[in-house]
Amino acid sequence: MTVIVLSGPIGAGKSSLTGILADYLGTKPFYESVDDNPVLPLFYADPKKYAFLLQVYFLNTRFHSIKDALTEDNNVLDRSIYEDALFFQMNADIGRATSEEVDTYYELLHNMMRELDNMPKKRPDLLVHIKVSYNTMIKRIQKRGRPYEQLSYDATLEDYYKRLLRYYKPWYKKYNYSPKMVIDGDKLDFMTSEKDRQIVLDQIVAKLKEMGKLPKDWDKPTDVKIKA
Ligand SMILES: Nc1ncnc2c1ncn2[C@@H]1O[C@H](COP(=O)(O)OP(=O)(O)OP(=O)(O)O)[C@@H](O)[C@H]1O
Ligand SMILES: Nc1nc(=O)c2ncn([C@H]3C[C@H](O)[C@@H](CO)O3)c2[nH]1
Repeated sequence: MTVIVLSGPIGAGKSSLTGILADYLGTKPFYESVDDNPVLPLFYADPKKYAFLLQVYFLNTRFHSIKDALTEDNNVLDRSIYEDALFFQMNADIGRATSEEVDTYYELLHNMMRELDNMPKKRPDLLVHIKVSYNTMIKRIQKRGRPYEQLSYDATLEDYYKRLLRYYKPWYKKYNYSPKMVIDGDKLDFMTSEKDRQIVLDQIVAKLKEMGKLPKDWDKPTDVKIKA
């Protein structure tokens, strides 16, 4: 069983690349709960009130995905559980959680992490991190068009997004649950450029081969059509 997780800030392209990669490798994609998430719009409308609830919601749905993913042979997940604390810590640092909520959240997270340690697959095999600049992130957020994520909805989101990018740097550096690699999301437009998409896929396949997770002579099955 091979488990690949994607990481990266909001709008970096994780869901898009999850679909492309799963298609290419012939595995199953697992997506973060966003459009069916009833707490996300509440959070963006009143972050202080809903930060804790949103975090618990994400932790719960992510835990479900991880358990479902473990029933499949190979799979790709569009965000790692290891990023949850990054979001929560950032929100706590800007005063959106009480000390009781912080304590409860971390206790719950550690409890869940211990559960993961008892599962047949304790860690992902590879983390693929999509790195983007602030400008790219904003362009993608606009392109996708979720109303509550737009700067026109709440001007303070500019600070929130810039802060998020700052938190991601040390997070990626410290991440050591599995081998990891970075995709340059500013340079590689894997949604509209076929050439860029192939470059990204080649980089990931090369890494999987280097790790022994794909045979050295593995080639894309001929009947696979890469969808953007
Ligand atoms: N490399 C890319 N080049 C061009 N457009 C991209 C690229 N990656 C993503 N996009 C576009 O940017 C938008 C956001 O992408 P996507 O939803 O995959 O991001 P995400 O990282 O999953 O975001 P979130 O963290 O909010 O779930 C989409 O409209 C997608 O088509
Ligand atoms: N506060 C908060 N904590 C999380 O753990 C978390 N994970 C994702 N998100 C937000 C970012 C995008 O708007 C949207 C899709 O990724 O959901 C989060 N927000």
